[in-house]
Amino acid sequence: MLELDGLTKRYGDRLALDGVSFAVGDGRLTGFVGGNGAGKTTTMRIVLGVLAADAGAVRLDGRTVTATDRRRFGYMPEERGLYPKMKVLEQTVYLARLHGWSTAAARRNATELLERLGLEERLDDTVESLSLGNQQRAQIAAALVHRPDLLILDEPFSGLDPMAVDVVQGVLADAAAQGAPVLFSSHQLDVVERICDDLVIIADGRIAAAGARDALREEHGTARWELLTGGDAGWVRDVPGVEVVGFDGGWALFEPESDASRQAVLEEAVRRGEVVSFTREQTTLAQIFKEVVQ
Ligand SMILES: Nc1ncnc2c1ncn2[C@@H]1O[C@H](COP(=O)(O)OP(=O)(O)OP(=O)(O)O)[C@@H](O)[C@H]1O
Repeated sequence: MLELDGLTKRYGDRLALDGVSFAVGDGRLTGFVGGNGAGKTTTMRIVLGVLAADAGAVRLDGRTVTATDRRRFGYMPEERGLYPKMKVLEQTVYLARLHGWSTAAARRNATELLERLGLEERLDDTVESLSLGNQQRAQIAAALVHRPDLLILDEPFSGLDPMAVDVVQGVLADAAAQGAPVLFSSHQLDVVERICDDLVIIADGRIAAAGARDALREEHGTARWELLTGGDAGWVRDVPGVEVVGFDGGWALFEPESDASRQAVLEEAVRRGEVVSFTREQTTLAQIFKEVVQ
């Protein structure tokens, strides 16, 4: 488990991180979200050791992270760092070799990963000749080719089409399934919401919320319910103890004042005919984000 404990960082007068603490569990895909300038990149750079914190600690499995531990980390930086004129496969193999892999094993890993990421026809092309989305895939291969024990990725999904998002998600989920803690930042809340196990929300250098995605959804959930029927759902307004907050034909969004009034809506819907669905309103990450960041 990776633990960040009370990280503080100043750039001159600007307090970029103010006591940032959270954990990234083994095998957990952890989404790191926050507005522009909230402190995500600064936090990741401190974990990687490319930036020193003014205070606080980074621990791996209970002890302070060392340079040797960091050699086993995989990092995809915000400023993409591949050599533009080097060929995709050659470069990926080279990076694995730097981490001590034999040429044959590095080549095997690199080829397998690049193929998985959909770059099998671009192996001998230079990085600069690739589209931005394909450069992004190559960058992800570069972060993963040495089979790291832990992954830190700054915006791995930016610029990817929906198919590529799914492929990259699969690659990261596999790394997590091997037991690696995976921390990735993203502004694409819908993507984060779909794929992460855990969530960390940062605002102005402070952690605004952190925990399992489903627990956060539950914690920030509304008390609203949605009914979808085959007919007109206007009658819901007349059910005692129910406030209708949204209505459109057969659909009604309502807030019951008790379990009994909620149940009364369902019973009446069943009595009247076809119930298509009856569910508690799902809280989105965007809603949680707005709530905790304000
Ligand atoms: N080298 C630097 N010198 C001065 N201030 C900096 C430096 N790097 C970052 N900052 C400031 O620190 C704060 C946090 O920046 P950081 O890049 O960590 O945010 P972020 O969450 O990654 O933002 P974004 O989503 O826009 O990439 C911002 O106010 C930023 O302007």
